[in-house]
Amino acid sequence: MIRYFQNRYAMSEKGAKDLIKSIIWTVILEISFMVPVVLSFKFLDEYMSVLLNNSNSKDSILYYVIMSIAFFIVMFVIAYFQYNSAYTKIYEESARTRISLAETLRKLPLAFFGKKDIADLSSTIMEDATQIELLFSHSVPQIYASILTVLVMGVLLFFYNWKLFIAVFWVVPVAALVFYLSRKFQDRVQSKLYDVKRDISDKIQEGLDSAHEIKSYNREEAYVDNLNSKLDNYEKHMIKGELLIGAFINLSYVLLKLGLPSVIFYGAYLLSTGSINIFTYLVFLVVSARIYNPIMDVMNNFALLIYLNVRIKRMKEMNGMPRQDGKTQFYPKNYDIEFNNVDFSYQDGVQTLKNVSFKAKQGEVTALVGPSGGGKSTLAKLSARFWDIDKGVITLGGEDISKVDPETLLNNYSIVFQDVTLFNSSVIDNIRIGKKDATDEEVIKAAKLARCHEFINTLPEGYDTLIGENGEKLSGGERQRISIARAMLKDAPIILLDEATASLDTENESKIQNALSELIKNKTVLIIAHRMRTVSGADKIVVIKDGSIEETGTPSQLKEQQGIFASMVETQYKSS
Ligand SMILES: Nc1ncnc2c1ncn2[C@@H]1O[C@H](COP(=O)(O)OP(=O)(O)OP(=O)(O)O)[C@@H](O)[C@H]1O
Repeated sequence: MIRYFQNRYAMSEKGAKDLIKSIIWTVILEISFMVPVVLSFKFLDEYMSVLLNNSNSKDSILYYVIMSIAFFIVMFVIAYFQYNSAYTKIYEESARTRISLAETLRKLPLAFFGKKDIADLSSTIMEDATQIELLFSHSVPQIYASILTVLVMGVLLFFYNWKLFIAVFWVVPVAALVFYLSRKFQDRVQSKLYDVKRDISDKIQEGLDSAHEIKSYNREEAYVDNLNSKLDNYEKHMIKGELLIGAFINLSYVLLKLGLPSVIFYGAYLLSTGSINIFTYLVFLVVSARIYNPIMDVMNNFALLIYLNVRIKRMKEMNGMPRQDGKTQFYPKNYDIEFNNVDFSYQDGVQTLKNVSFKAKQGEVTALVGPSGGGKSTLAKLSARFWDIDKGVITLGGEDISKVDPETLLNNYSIVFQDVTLFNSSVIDNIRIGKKDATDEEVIKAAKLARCHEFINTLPEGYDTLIGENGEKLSGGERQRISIARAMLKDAPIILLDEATASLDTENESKIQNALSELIKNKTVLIIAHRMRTVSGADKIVVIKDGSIEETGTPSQLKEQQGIFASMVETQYKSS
């Protein structure tokens, strides 16, 4: 039972146990609501007989008053436990779910966090988890409890009078059948609606991320038109979904309501033939006026359960994403990076890297060159386990990096990529990301080495200046130098550089080249560069084209070979 709930609703063991408790308390509460009706009947029955027999029995009334007070207290206690189990415990479970999702996020491959996925992931953690929390506190225990209550009442009524039991309950399977038939259909509608909604979140996120581009290319109108059409589509699906689900629910309600006239007419008939007495007739009338409410509750909440299914499916999907684990103690004997017959693809069927083998030695600069889209960045990212590969092995100091915890592994890397991410905080904090416990002096030293110090001093508040969302107040070259300063500060044994000096002017570039040559001494350096001047001092060149390695060797060897590298060098010198 606990396992069932765990699997069904992607819950922890504690969460499943709490849910079961909550259901039991809700059943007790529902049944306890019926007790006052029974008590009133009993009271009326006895009181009437007192009146009819003309006997004077005040004790009897006192007895009922005491019973009522006692029962009131019992109901209060039951309601307290029910509330506690349905709300407090469910919120605790919800907190656990969020923590576990966040933990999954921490373990996802780094490169997983593409723009699209961020909107999707944050909506799963915040929105989906909130919806699930609401459904679990308000609806799920209620549904199970209502089903159990109706079952218990059904059994009692069946043994009381089976003929009237049929009059009360014949409508239930008919209404349930309508629901069952519509279920698959509703599932599809909800799934579609959810996809359309995610599509809109992605579009909005994309708009926020590329606001500059949209404005500078005059694409605002096109963007808004596109978003509007997506919103219209959402509205269309929403209305269609609501109308259809509403129609099914109402049809089931109407069918259920036929139960009451059945009891009235059939009961009256049985009464007239003397098969039942007036008391039985009244009991069934009262019960049939009440019993359809929990059944309607179930039906009402059933649509919500379908909605919940879609969200839980998404949650399970996220839990099932490829987590990256590994050992947290990692002391390689050296920092050579080696690729052995590596295959990799971002999507099934599109192979990005094919049978790649090469070695980037410690103390050497290995330059990755080749035509755009050939796979250079992918290769650099794989060397830091941004993704896990499909075939082959990548080693660091002879150890397979797929067996090492990504966070532990990354301690050994300083990465300077083209797309620098800066945070809306001070310059000093942005550089300190390289080494959290660095002193101000260390930060300034790194900034000087990366040729940042001069421009930082010209900012209004120097190192304490806030640099805006993703460093919008800085130029491209300044942003890149900040990211180089971070790498300098981190001073890790492996350096990954992706066109690190691309947006620098010649003067700054040569200054940074000098600083970089200091930084990379005795380190493993993997550099991606389009400009041949940048790689002429490399120890080794690896030429990648269409995901395969075409040439490897020293710059002079490759120039002699007269292959791709030689022609790239020639083309660039001609054009410059
Ligand atoms: N996150 C991703 N998801 C799917 N495909 C990707 C992803 N990143 C890159 N690709 C694809 O993988 C191939 C190699 O891309 P990669 O960025 O590694 O090439 P590159 O040689 O570094 O190119 P460039 O010199 O233009 O930066 C390209 O076809 C690219 O479209």
